[in-house]
Amino acid sequence: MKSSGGILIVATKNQGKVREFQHAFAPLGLTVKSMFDYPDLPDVVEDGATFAENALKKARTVANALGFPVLADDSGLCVDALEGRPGVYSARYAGEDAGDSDNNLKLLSELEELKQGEDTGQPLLSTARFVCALSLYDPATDHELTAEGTVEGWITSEPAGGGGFGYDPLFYLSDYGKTMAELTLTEKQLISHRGAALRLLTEKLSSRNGQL
Ligand SMILES: O=c1nc[nH]c2c1ncn2[C@H]1C[C@H](O)[C@@H](COP(=O)(O)OP(=O)(O)OP(=O)(O)O)O1
Ligand SMILES: [Mg+2]
Repeated sequence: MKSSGGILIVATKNQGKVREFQHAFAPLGLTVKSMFDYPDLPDVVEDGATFAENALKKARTVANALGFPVLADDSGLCVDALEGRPGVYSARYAGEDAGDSDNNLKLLSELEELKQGEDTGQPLLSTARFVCALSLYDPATDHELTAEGTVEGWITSEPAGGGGFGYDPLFYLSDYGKTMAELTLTEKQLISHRGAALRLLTEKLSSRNGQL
């Protein structure tokens, strides 16, 4: 595989993801670059039906534009009481230009509405899972490798924690008695959907002797 020389390009415009990938790859001596470092890249329309389709589309579009292998992440939150929504629409749940806090507010209001005013005094509103699909694509060979990871938890009506990004303050991990936003980067990597997907991708790559 043509190497970009100690640099790993991740096709993302999400600073929270960039931080997590930097933390994961720094011990391997890799510097992570993102779409913020390449301002002229084309926008990727995330219109796939699955996380894996979207991850591959992001990796392929950016890799073809740059001429280097690229990693991409498509991820989201699937809430059982909402029959799996917002799913692949997680980033634009509250609208095209929605930010994390808009999306979190919309999630809480939709779940509170489902309870139809009944107050159970119970902060845990629904079971849920985070899903992450990672795709690595090499434009020189047209080869790709995709891996998916998940983590199970609960949506809490009591947001907590200042770490992480996205829905992390609302994602309660009952085994830890904390939300995802209360974990350090190292702890999050150990249990998160992204950490699980990264470990699987690394295993797949090493079983192919590093050959994509
Ligand atoms: O670990 C996570 N902790 C909390 N929330 C998370 C996580 N992982 C994904 N999420 C949420 C954020 C966003 O609402 C959506 C991802 O959408 P997704 O399109 O993959 O990412 P994005 O648009 O923010 O950046 P980009 O597409 O440039 O990589 O799921
Ligand atoms: Mg996106």
